[in-house]
Amino acid sequence: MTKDAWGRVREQLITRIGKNNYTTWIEPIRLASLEGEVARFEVPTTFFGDWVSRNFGDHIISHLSAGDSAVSRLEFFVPARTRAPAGEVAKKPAPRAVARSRASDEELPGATLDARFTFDSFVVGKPNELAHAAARRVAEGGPVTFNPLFLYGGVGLGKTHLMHAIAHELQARQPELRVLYLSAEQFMYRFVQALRDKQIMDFKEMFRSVDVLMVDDVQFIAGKDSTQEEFFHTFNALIDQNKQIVISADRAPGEIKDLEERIKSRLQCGLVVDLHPTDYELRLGILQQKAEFYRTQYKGLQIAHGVLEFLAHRITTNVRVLEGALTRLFAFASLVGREITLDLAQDCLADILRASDRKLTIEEIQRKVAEHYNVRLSDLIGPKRLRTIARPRQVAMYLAKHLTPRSLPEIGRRFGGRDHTTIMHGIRKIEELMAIDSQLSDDLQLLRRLLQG
Ligand SMILES: Nc1ncnc2c1ncn2[C@@H]1O[C@H](COP(=O)(O)OP(=O)(O)OP(=O)(O)O)[C@@H](O)[C@H]1O
Repeated sequence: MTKDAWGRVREQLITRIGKNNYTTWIEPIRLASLEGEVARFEVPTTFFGDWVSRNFGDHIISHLSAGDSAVSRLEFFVPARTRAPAGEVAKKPAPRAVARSRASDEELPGATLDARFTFDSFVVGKPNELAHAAARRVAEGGPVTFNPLFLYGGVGLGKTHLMHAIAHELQARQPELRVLYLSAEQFMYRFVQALRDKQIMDFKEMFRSVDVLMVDDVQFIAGKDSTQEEFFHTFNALIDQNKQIVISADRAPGEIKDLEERIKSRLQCGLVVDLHPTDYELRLGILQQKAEFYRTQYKGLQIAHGVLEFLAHRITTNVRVLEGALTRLFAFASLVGREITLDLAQDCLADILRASDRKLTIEEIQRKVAEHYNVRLSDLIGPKRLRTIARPRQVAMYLAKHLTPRSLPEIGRRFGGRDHTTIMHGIRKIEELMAIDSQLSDDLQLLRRLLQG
């Protein structure tokens, strides 16, 4: 077997794994060497190599081993020139570079896009429908209707997925657009590097030349004064030029501590949308979609009725954990060659299921109560004493005491640094009112039900 024979193997792989998989995963890799039983491949990113190894490694080995050579191991490496600089690990590395060039072919210093994060693979449900609709609107291009689009929500709820989907869609519709997606951490890294290399003007020019800027996890720059300052100027310059900006964070602009007020107010100028925690239907929808994908990967693997429903019911933390559970389940079942049954799921996922046993946080309670009474989360936590806010606040304090193991001083800290005696007073007030106010006790029942799933 010579390196030339790799060409023949590639052709065989097309029929074996399908054209789509071939184009996405095999075409971009290069056989660098074939020594003894080891074949070494050059890949664009580490993630890419892992994926190819996990999903197509066996096929590659069996095709490479046909004839007179016996390949038993594959190695994947990222050539030095494409490796991300130290300290700049893209949050979700992936096969396609986001940075698209104009005629000049000049590269933008963006993070890589995950090819799997598209609108097609995003499952829409009640908790994320508004965020999805807004993202779709931005992805259509055309006149900017809201700027910036600010997406926020807890861990693993699909913010990055939606941002990548916007970038993919924009690139497909308008390949000439300069779309730059990067994390706030990368923004800071670039900025510091530009300062160090005395290339700050190039930095400014480059960021001001994009058509669409997307910055993920903006809370990262809170408290980092010079980076905030630079971000603010970049932001203003792009808004002034009517260029679209999309930002994500783990909380609403007003709630990001140590973020300058002027930035907060700028971020609030456009459309601020929340990705709510998943509900049962959304989790089931996501599981069904992923299971469909795995069924094609692991041909012949059966999944018993009720397993997905069981997982959707039990794993409520976030979508990343849910996906991880399903991946592990399919891999395990295919290894042991068994159907995926409820028993198998319980055995194989015992640790995940244990960890997912509902642990309610004070923040979840505050969000739910604020939503229920239609008040702002920042007001619920803040100092306002208006009855319309004070009462929901006391309800949230009461629920925090009854539904979490937190102590009164801990609860006080989460309610804007209030003293534990204030919390105690709030809880007592609700206990007294519940006995005479049926509306309030109905509210509490409903909230308990919603929060405890
Ligand atoms: N509605 C959805 N449909 C399909 N997949 C989803 C959905 N929401 C999240 N996911 C998947 O869950 C995983 C985590 O999502 P993502 O990375 O976008 O979360 P995030 O909100 O950016 O979280 P973090 O704050 O941790 O960065 C991804 O693999 C993503 O594809």
